[in-house]
Amino acid sequence: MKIKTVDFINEEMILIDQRKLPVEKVFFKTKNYKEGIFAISDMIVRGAPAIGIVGAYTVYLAAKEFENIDKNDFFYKMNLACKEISKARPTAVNLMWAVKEQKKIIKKYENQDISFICKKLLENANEIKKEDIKINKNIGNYGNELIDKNATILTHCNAGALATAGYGTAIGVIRSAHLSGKNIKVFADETRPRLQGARLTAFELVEEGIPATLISDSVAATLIRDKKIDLIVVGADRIASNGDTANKIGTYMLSEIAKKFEIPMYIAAPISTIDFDIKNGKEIIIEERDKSEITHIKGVQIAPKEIDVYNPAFDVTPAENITAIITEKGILYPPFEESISKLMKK
Ligand SMILES: CSC[C@@H](O)[C@@H](O)C(=O)COP(=O)(O)O
Repeated sequence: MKIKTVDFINEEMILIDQRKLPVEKVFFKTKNYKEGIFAISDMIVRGAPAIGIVGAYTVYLAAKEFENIDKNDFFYKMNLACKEISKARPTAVNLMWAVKEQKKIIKKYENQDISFICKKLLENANEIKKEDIKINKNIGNYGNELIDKNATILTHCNAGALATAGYGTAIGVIRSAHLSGKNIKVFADETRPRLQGARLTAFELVEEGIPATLISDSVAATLIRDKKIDLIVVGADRIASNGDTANKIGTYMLSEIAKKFEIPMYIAAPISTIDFDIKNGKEIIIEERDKSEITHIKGVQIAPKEIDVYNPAFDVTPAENITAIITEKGILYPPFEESISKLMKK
């Protein structure tokens, strides 16, 4: 993709404002860690790996802000800042993972000057970003093995370059299949209520020249029943040790339809999306977002103000509905308890 999701130049974090794409290409720039948190919580940046990367840079911005204070105060304030950053969004484990990686750096260099710790935090954030692109390309290559040369693929939400440092996970698989010369076609769900499919996935597919059709979410079942879809590939926000997977709301419904009509349901995600600390999906915190995401479209009210709204941003697809999980280290098949625990030992 031509536009970079996250950049860090001259002490400044630069994000393409994903709330405004594809109509406006506006950049959000900040040197301030509270604004880094805002960028994540307000979804200027979104997508599990991308918010991990921004989380890592935000830890660095916090450290820079506290660079000139007493060392004990620095550790105290950094501890609070890391907690705050981890909580910017609750479901995608990549955010907590990236903050933990930065905390390891603080611990490792605790006896050094604060300026040295800051330098190491920036290096580590840059490394997490660089590594993410390699990871996505590996996911793409493994996933491509599962795609027939004339496949029609359904995807939900945006698990593309915009949700990562570049290339994408689920869209990475699609991109790899396309770039390898396969004659694939894609159906992209618009993905209510934030429309990541319509605004972001459609934008990426058009830019890459991949034949794609945008549909409203409720069309998917009809297409699958009518044998117009060969497989589904989506990303993930958190995968439990047994393979239960949290992803954008609507993924679970797709997985049930995929099971009923016997088409493969693939999850494409980096290993940093696996939460080895939780046994199953019941332990995943599902973010609930503001009611205005449902009652309003682009700021225009469409529902009565008085109506109660339930607006979970994610759902959990049970492991039994998942055909395989595509990671950068290979494809995991059920039983996922076994394949995931083997991966942990690698
Ligand atoms: C590679 S991104 C995978 C997931 O993070 C993606 O599918 C998703 O659900 C994103 O949700 P969002 O609310 O836009 O952050």
